[in-house]
Amino acid sequence: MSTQDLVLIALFCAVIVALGLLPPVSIAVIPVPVTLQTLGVMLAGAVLGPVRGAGACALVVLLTVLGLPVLSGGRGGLGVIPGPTGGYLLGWIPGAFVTGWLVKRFAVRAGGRLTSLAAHFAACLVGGLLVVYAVGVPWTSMTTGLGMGKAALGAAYFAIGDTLKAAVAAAVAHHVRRSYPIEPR
Ligand SMILES: O=C(O)CCCC[C@@H]1SC[C@@H]2NC(=O)N[C@@H]21
Repeated sequence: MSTQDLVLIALFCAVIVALGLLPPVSIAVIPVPVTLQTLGVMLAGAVLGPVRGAGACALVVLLTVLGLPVLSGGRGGLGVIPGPTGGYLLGWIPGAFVTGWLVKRFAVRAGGRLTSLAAHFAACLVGGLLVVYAVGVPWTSMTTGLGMGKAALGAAYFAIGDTLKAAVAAAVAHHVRRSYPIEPR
């Protein structure tokens, strides 16, 4: 891993934390907020690729468990993990990894110069929604005692906003890559 890799990981960790400055929005169904931080998770995977994207998210998780107020609403601490949002937070790591892997495999050719917007969008949907929800939904169900149906209904609420975030992340990654080819790694 190079110094540039570490700088990019730290930069996208900072982007995710900065997006947490926007206040979380509560939904009625489950005690998990809508947050813009998922946009940063998809951006990290789509722009940086699997290893560095997952690294940026892992750094956010590390700062969280160390007690720093890096999550939306200024939250942090080890207690987040066994709580209702803990699965979603941990799911950001494989979510960014899968987003980046799909971008690397299907969206980018010729060292980053040829890139597909549609493939970036599909990668963000699969990694940023499906993978994150696959960890988050059962975790919320187990930690709250709510049934899987209710936990999944919460995710259905998130899916509307997260699809828009996937579109934004895909457009940004696609355009960044055209003007400044970063090979996904
Ligand atoms: O702040 C936390 O403790 C983690 C928040 C997790 C929020 C999840 S991530 C996927 C889904 N989309 C959202 O906007 N919110 C939830």
